[in-house]
Amino acid sequence: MTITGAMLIGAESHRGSDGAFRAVDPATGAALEPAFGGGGTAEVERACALAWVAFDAFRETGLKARAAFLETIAANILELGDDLIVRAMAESGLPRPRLEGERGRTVGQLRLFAQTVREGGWLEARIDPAQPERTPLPRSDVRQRHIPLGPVAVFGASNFPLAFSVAGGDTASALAAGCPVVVKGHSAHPGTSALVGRAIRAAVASCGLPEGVFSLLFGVGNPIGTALVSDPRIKAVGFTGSRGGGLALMEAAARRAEPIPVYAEMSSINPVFLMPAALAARAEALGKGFVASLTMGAGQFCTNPGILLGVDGPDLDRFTAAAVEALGGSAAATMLTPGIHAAYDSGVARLSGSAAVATLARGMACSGPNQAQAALFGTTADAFLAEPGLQDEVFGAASLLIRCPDTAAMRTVAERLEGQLTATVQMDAADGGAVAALLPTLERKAGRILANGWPTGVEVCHAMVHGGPFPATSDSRTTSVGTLAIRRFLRPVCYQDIPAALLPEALRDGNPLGLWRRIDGMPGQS
Ligand SMILES: NC(=O)c1ccc[n+]([C@@H]2O[C@H](COP(=O)([O-])OP(=O)(O)OC[C@H]3O[C@@H](n4cnc5c(N)ncnc54)[C@H](O)[C@@H]3O)[C@@H](O)[C@H]2O)c1
Ligand SMILES: O=CCCC(=O)C(=O)O
Repeated sequence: MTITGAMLIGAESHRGSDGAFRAVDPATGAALEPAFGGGGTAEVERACALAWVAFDAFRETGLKARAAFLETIAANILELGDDLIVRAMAESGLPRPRLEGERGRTVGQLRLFAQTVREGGWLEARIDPAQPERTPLPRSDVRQRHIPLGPVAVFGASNFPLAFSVAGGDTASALAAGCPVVVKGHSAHPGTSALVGRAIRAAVASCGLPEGVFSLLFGVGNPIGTALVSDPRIKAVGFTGSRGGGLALMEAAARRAEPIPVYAEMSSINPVFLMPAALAARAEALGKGFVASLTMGAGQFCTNPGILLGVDGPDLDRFTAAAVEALGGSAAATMLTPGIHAAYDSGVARLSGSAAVATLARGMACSGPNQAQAALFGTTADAFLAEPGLQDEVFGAASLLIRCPDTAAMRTVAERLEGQLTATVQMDAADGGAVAALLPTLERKAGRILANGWPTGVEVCHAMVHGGPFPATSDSRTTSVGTLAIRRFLRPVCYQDIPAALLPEALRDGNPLGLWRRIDGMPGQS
């Protein structure tokens, strides 16, 4: 399939005239064809107008029809075949197996949302039947369902060009909720974005949906993203990227005459707590496992283990020796973009330049452009507590080992951490008491708590939480991965004494959709 450099605005392919840009192959530094025309306010205006026109029809599509739409997108993405993988490899520097796996995750995610839509529990239908005889006052007939918020702006993430980009979790969950989507594609992978965008557009057409259900915009610099978030027809935002970018979009959303929710996933250093009995039992295996998680995908995972905490002593020394050996043998890896590579190098320079930090190990030397050497640093709990900047995220394969005098000091450090996507404990049975004491802190700090695993590699499932307190995300009440992500784009509406013929199907007597509903507080299928 030829990539033309055009945006997709509803059914139309439109070449922007507000500047031009090309993707760069980070492995060679070469610019890739074709040039993409950047969009501006005119394109934002057109995409949002179409999305608004599409909204009322799209939000009332039947559950089966909407599920079939999501499944058609999945099938169309698979039909792109190797063209998609080859282009994504060239634009991201990520290897084939990783991208094939990510395509599987993307397609699986769309299919999981299709199942969720069909099952209908997300409508959260509730019926409190009228009680005309109640004294002293009768009760009205009160019913509730959830409806979609309206058109959603989605910002494709650089680090997952498929699973967190044009047809990623934000788009899948917004479409599942019944929200049209306008994507601002990431400039690092415009060709990949265009291919996936065309798969979605074809699904919109073949499923007979209004063209404005999906648009894909590109742009040079920040103005297009700000314009999109500021458009009054956009009612929510999904974002994965930098803390600065997420904060800027939150500010733009708050400045609107009608402020809207921004679901931004931004910055996390994902602490790993190496508990004493676990270290005593398997320090070497933990050291190797840690380095495998740290260096996966050149460390460009928001779940990357960026700090480790352990009690100072011989077992932590054994862990450190194993990690130093594994990291020293890890090959340098190509990062996603020259900008991300430069940010990594400056983060590593900041850590290695700190008087409170020792460099414990560096990975193998670089042999090509935009490659990064993994890095392991060490410090003490006291130094970490004294220098708040040591908890700033270094996006890439760099981590900081904090030596603590005892498990109480590990808890003290945990209390000082910012909000996190994940917190991991490596523990054995004898660590149970210390972990029990740590857990309340971890629950306050993180969206997901793991035992004896590594934080990278998020399962897309019903119980997943990929979220957490600020700055991990802008809204800790939700998740951007897993089926609960649909909730971000819904709101409850209550229908009081509305005549039966005017009620939405989900709330009608006799339960024509066969939904799980709560009648007078009791769950069931009536
Ligand atoms: N934690 C994570 O999951 C994660 C993921 C990717 C990148 N990052 C961090 O972000 C850095 C830059 O990478 P990136 O390009 O992927 O992220 P980014 O935040 O710079 O950009 C993401 C998207 O947001 C838009 N954007 C950014 N700032 C904006 C602003 N002020 N106004 C309007 N739109 C704006 C960009 O155009 C892009 O489409 C990395 O070096 C890394 O530190 C973090
Ligand atoms: O980069 C953010 C997402 C990380 C993820 O999905 C994973 O670890 O699998």
